[in-house]
Amino acid sequence: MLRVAIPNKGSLAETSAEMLYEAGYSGRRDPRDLHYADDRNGVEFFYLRPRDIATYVGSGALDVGITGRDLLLDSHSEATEIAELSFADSTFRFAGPANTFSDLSQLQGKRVATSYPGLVEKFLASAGVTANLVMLDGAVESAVRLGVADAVADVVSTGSTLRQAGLEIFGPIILQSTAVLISRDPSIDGISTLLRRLQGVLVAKQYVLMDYDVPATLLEAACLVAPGIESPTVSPLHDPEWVAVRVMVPRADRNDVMDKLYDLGARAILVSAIHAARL
Ligand SMILES: Nc1ncnc2c1ncn2[C@@H]1O[C@H](COP(=O)(O)OP(=O)(O)OP(=O)(O)O)[C@@H](O)[C@H]1O
Ligand SMILES: O=P(O)(O)OC[C@H]1O[C@H](OP(=O)(O)OP(=O)(O)O)[C@H](O)[C@@H]1O
Ligand SMILES: [Mg+2]
Repeated sequence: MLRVAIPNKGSLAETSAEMLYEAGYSGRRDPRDLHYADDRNGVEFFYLRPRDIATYVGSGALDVGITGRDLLLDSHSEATEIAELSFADSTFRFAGPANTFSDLSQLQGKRVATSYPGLVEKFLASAGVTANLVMLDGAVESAVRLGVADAVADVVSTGSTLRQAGLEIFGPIILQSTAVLISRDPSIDGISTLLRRLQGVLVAKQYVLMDYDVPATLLEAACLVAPGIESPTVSPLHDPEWVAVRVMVPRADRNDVMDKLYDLGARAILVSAIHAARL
């Protein structure tokens, strides 16, 4: 059985479970269960704190896991990233009271609160800055107001937590993070199937199918607007002067592509969802 670590709580947990479900795996029914065996798919799931997943997978105790890139890099794990899963996107930034810091070098000798000391230490060392790290478990943004730190280094998504705490980001981006699949040995039996299934879910989320009819004389121009992944499928229509085309289009571009195809002369442009895919 392939032994898979998945987040039991926090920002990564719900989407991880949803992606695995979409990929055809079954999972725990009780949110307090820490282990579930999906015998039909030959996979065992271990529900763990996201921060600990790099440790379990890096030690080889578990074969593969889902965690955040920031958590992986904060750990001293031997696991490496084998795929981006494109959710829980965030940036990791320094922030301080408004109009106080403008440059990283101003952190020299200052107290910086964070839950990611490994990540921050490495970044500051590479910039030649020595600061005193204050290790906190969470709600790091409150550390400045409460007087235990001069600045923070934390996960930023919308920025609203920082704003509410009266903080402003400064200095370079420490890291762009996203959910990732990690392993110490990607050649382990079963990982490639899991990866292909998860990639199928990503394709289904990120692409739509577009069908349209176009005069045969405009086919080449239409294929330039929407070239698809390999090449569009072209089928004859009863009217020999027209053809039907089917092509995959990035979901985010679908309206723009429909407008361009319509302006070009395509008609009956239809968009439908992809439920599963293997590319
Ligand atoms: N607001 C957010 N938006 C997007 N991603 C986030 C957000 N907060 C945390 N993450 C990401 O989730 C992962 C953190 O896992 P963690 O368990 O700390 O989640 P959490 O949501 O902060 O949970 P907790 O409730 O324990 O604080 C990291 O990869 C981090 O970048
Ligand atoms: O930029 P925003 O959209 O406001 O999101 C960022 C905040 O979300 C996370 O906090 P979480 O809710 O996980 O609490 P925590 O600080 O206790 O981990 C993260 O640690 C930031 O504090
Ligand atoms: Mg958190």
